[in-house]
Amino acid sequence: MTARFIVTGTDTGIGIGKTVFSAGLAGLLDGFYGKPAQSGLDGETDSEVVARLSGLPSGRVLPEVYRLKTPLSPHRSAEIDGIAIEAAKLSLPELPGPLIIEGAGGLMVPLNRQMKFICIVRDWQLPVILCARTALGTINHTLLSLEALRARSIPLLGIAFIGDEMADTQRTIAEMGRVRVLGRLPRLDPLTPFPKTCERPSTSPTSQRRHSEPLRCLASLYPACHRAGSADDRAHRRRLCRDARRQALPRRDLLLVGHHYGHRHPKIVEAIRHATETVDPVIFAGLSPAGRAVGRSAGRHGAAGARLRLLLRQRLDLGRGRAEDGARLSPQQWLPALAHRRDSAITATPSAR
Ligand SMILES: Nc1ncnc2c1ncn2[C@@H]1O[C@H](COP(=O)(O)OP(=O)(O)OP(=O)(O)O)[C@@H](O)[C@H]1O
Ligand SMILES: C[C@H](N)[C@@H](CCCCCC(=O)O)NC(=O)O
Ligand SMILES: [Mg+2]
Repeated sequence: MTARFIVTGTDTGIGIGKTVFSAGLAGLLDGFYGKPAQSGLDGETDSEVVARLSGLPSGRVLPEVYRLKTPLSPHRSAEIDGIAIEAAKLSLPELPGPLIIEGAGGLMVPLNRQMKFICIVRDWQLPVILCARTALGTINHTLLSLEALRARSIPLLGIAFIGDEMADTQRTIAEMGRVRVLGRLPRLDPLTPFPKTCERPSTSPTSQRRHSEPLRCLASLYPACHRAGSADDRAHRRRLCRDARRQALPRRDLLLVGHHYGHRHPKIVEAIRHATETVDPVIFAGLSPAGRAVGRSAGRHGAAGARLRLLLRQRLDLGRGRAEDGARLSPQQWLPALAHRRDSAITATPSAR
């Protein structure tokens, strides 16, 4: 199976540029492009723009599953056309090359009255590239979109900025959003087709200088995209999928060690150790010296260590709010439960659905 990516954005239309970016990326990867639901058929559709700008041979731009006439949110546009958008029809094709899938608008856009685009993205479990403009207002939109992705354990490849350089804005998003920046596509004037890539772009800064400006910006995506298609990342996605399913289970199947179980009293360390051996999954939801002590010692003991490291990795994907929810319980409440009951659970809120 080759790499597949979701290109989404913090918003729609002018100022984001998901379609322009997707054209560059699909061309760069010599891949395929698909827009499952297109709302608005006057003028060029997104697929037609990609066909024009990407330089890809015909046949690499897939037909849209839903072509809706009115340029509105897809759920409304579908209603106007008398069509119901169904999740089952939005399955992903297996193709002989990388596939870029573009969503309509942002993550929370409804596809029908029950289902948002992000629900489909969560089911697909493909790495997301979040396009964010660099102009004023983007910090808020981008951090909110990141929270929504993380709350659902959706794998994120990184952010692609679009627009003129705004150094502090980009840095603030990278730092506060704890997110990898893949690159920045500037405003291209004129907006002409991306240059054809006869060979793969180099990632070395010296060779990159030989690339034209748009290609240079996209070149930084190239290694990240290739890693995302590798076996490692597929295994990571499978784990995320499994963990997301488990988080949705009833409370007693999940232990959440909150960030305030922090002091390293031997009894607390022992209780956490005991719990991690009997309850699976355990999520360390905050910086806990006690949790770290357990993690370190388990790391020296084979299989348990591997499990714990995985769980510690998941900690990074949890939003702060949920860590705090878990931490509302005091050690007095949960220590006795841990000490005496197999499969006891100290609670977390179920993952966002
Ligand atoms: N990098 C860019 N350089 C120049 N113009 C751009 C760039 N990105 C976007 N634009 C302009 O903004 C318009 C909207 O961009 P685009 O269609 O890519 O947005 P979108 O995020 O895909 O919107 P939608 O949610 O409707 O799919 C483009 O038609 C183009 O005129
Ligand atoms: C009409 C737009 N261009 C776009 C749909 C954007 C929906 C935005 C809904 C919203 O957030 O209010 N359609 C599309 O990408 O096919
Ligand atoms: Mg678009």
